[in-house]
Amino acid sequence: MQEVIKIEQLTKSYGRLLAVDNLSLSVKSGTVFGLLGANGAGKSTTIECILGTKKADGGQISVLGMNPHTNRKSLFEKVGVQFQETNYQEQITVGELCEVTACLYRNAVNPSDLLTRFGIADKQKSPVKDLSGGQRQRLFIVLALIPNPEVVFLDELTTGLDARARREVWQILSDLKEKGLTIFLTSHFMDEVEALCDQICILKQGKMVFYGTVSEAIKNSSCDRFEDAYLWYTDEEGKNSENF
Ligand SMILES: Nc1ncnc2c1ncn2[C@@H]1O[C@H](COP(=O)(O)OP(=O)(O)OP(=O)(O)O)[C@@H](O)[C@H]1O
Repeated sequence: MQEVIKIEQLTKSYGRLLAVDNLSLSVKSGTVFGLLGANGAGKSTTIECILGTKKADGGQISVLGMNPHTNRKSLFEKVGVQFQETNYQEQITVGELCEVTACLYRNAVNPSDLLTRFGIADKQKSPVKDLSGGQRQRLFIVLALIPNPEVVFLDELTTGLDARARREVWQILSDLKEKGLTIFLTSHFMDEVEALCDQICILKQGKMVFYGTVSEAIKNSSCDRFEDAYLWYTDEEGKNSENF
């Protein structure tokens, strides 16, 4: 299976704060990879370094065989990104924002189909600012998928979505994975991670404390449930991370 993302010894500091510490991981084509960790663990910083929007202090990053800094234009066409907040004109509607986004890409898919799949087709004429939190979150996933990307980055995937919408998003992503999409996500919901992720990496203060599958995470901990195992790996005393 082809390697879509490869990170070797990534390091990034902000002043004296080491936000990502010597992180290495790889993501295979057509799989879902979950980057987990408490608030401030270094997930967004890692994603921004992978995307080339932040410059790493050290290490190697390759996405679809390309360097995110030097091949930015080629990667732009093949990578989708879900933003938590986007700058857009005050009065822009959902339909207009989707159209503007689609214009940026050569292989863009029809936004109407995506809006229908994500249950917000009836909002096409609504200003984006009038959407509810969950509707906005779904719109941002739609925007990430408009380029028809080979790999998509979804940061805090379903934060703000109701229970049914979460299940629907999981199903859509599973279908897209079956069609070959590679998905790199962050999430604070362990049921979501269990439902979607083939491989996970747990970060604690910028350092990897677990890398493998969900079942391996449970097996290598002293817990029976994944959420308990996750908390065990990320505990504050540091007593469980000595093996990594
Ligand atoms: N631009 C910045 N300048 C200084 N410190 C920063 C900056 N961006 C992030 N940090 C710090 O780096 C650390 C990692 O932050 P990061 O946003 O990567 O964490 P995260 O795992 O994505 O957190 P969350 O789950 O809250 O989104 C945190 O301690 C944060 O305060």
